[in-house]
Amino acid sequence: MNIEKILLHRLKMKMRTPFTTSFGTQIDRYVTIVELIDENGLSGFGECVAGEDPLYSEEFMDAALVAIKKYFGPLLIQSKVTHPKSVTEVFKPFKRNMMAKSGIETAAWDLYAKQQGLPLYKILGGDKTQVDVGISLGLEKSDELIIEKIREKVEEGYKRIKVKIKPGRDVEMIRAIREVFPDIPLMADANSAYTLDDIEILKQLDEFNLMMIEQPLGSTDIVDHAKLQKEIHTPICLDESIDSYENAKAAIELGSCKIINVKVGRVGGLTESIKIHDLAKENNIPLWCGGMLEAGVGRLTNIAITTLPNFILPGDTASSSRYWEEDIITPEVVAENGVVQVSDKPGIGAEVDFEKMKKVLIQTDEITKEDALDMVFFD
Ligand SMILES: O=C(O)CCC(=O)C1=CC=C[C@@H](O)[C@@H]1C(=O)O
Ligand SMILES: [Mg+2]
Repeated sequence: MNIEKILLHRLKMKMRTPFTTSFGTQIDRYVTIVELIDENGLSGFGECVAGEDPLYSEEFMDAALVAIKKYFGPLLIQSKVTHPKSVTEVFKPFKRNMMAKSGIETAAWDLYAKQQGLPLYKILGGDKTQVDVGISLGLEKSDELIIEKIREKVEEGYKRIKVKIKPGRDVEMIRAIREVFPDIPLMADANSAYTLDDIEILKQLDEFNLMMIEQPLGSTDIVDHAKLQKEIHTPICLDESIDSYENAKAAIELGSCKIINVKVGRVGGLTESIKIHDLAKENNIPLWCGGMLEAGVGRLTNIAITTLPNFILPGDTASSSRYWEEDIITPEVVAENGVVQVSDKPGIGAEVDFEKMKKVLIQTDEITKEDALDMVFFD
């Protein structure tokens, strides 16, 4: 793919509204955009979705940046790969660091698609020209406030509403929501806030006809989730626990979930996402694409993977304007009546707008071919 240079654009973007989960509140989103530049000056873009702090998983942005600069960037330049599907293999000797790997692996897919003059979704094997989207709403201080937010988003046409829950803000909050909206497609995400000791609370949620409950138990667990799924009717969807094809396979075999939320960053990139997609399809496990509060680049990558056939349920690829006053891409992602049109332009399907990006840029780091070729990894 002839990569000459890698730029890491570090951004600080202010969220339009703070986003609260069982583990904390996000006000500013630190984003890293990975830009791979080839010998003809063509650029491919990927987004590293690690959080500022290791709260969702063990990864965090400062560490991901070091990992890209010290290992994955130079390795990719040295590797001389001809197709992005080989990038995961190149990175394999270095363990985990999925979000760091994904930031650069997704950029390689975008660059390759642009080199071929084709849209990324077609290169990935997708065939949808539009995708259904839902919305993920953070915890609010009162039931009235969350009900008001849901009303607004239902009116905007989102095809599925996800609310966050945590101990003390669960059964009664969902009951209050269901009294006002008895029929909307509704789901709850606990971000690992419960244990099997809370089984009676989790059983009570069966009353509310939820589409699924996402990651109720430990963030790396699949064993207790299998026990829980036997005790509740609501389908369990795993998020945090699925970080590879191997543990997706183990979770399916154990019966730990009936649905999987695929996050491209969490599983190390698009190649691993496709492997999980194919496995889930064979096993009749429906998928949806989760979000990590991405800026436009990550959002477009998510839309591309959602065009694969087993992404059956609406994803978290809401409009750019749900998150940002101004996104860094032109045109921005727009969901109309809960549907996003998939762009047919080469690569991710929109331009990174450097004028807009400049307004939120903290710093750009560079990895040159010369520096990369000087580095020795395996003696
Ligand atoms: O809209 C989105 O991008 C999804 C937001 C969302 O639900 C999440 C973002 C980041 C970390 C988690 O809290 C989380 C999730 O668990 O799905
Ligand atoms: Mg989740």
